[in-house]
Amino acid sequence: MRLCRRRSHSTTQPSCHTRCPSSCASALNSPYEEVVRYQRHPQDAQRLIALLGPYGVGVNELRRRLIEMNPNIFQGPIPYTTRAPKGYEESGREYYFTSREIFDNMVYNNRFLEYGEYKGNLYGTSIEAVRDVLNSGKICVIDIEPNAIQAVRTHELRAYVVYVKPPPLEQLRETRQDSYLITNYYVNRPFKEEDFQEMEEAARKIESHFWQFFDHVIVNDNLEDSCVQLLTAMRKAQDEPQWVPASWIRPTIES
Ligand SMILES: Nc1ncnc2c1ncn2[C@@H]1O[C@H](COP(=O)(O)OP(=O)(O)OP(=O)(O)O)[C@@H](O)[C@H]1O
Repeated sequence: MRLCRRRSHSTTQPSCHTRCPSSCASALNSPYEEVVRYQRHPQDAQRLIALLGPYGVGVNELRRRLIEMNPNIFQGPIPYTTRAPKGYEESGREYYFTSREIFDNMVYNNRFLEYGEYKGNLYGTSIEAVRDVLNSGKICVIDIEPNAIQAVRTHELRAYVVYVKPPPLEQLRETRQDSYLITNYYVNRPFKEEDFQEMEEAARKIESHFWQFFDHVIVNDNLEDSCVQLLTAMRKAQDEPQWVPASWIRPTIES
């Protein structure tokens, strides 16, 4: 999905699509939303955790570390793909391998939160795969495009949205000195000054459009500190009362 999204941004052809429920456009355009205080009941499913941020800020690094350090608590959904499995891959483990026909059918039936095309193959995160993780009792952690926020802010998924924000430029340069950026071509390369500028610009745009939907913001300066902050936020999301859209508690047809 990450590479599909990058391609979307580097070409004029959209190759990454997000599900947009009927309430999506109105929620984005409306400055107000009725909210209520919500305390998750221990018997309720865990809330979905959705991480987002500008490219290269560290969303996947944080998500990966969170899951690797606590595999019994956190898990990502298994994505679908139309590409052929590699020798060591098994359907239902790394991916659900499926035909293009079935994938198209799933798109038609609105079963993906996000899907996109990369090098001629389709990739997607299905709502069922997220549901499977939540039903297993684990906390499902996904990374999303900002445009997918409305698709996860639903009565069922009750996403807790964490925005990963870049630190000021000076700290970005300092902390990313030895880090590598994943590019479209499977080649990792050191960060350049223009990457930092682009990250800042993207962050400004995301914040101006979506700030009202963020439940928590992490400034990803020192990586270890950010991991600790993320873990603390995860506990709060599940165990402490949070403001949520009133429609989640009194669901309507649209939610
Ligand atoms: N706080 C940090 N300090 C130093 N390096 C970091 C920090 N956070 C992330 N990185 C490094 O920056 C690089 C990009 O991070 P990551 O791949 O997680 O970005 P991303 O936000 O998921 O973007 P993309 O989806 O485009 O890859 C990785 O090499 C990662 O290890």
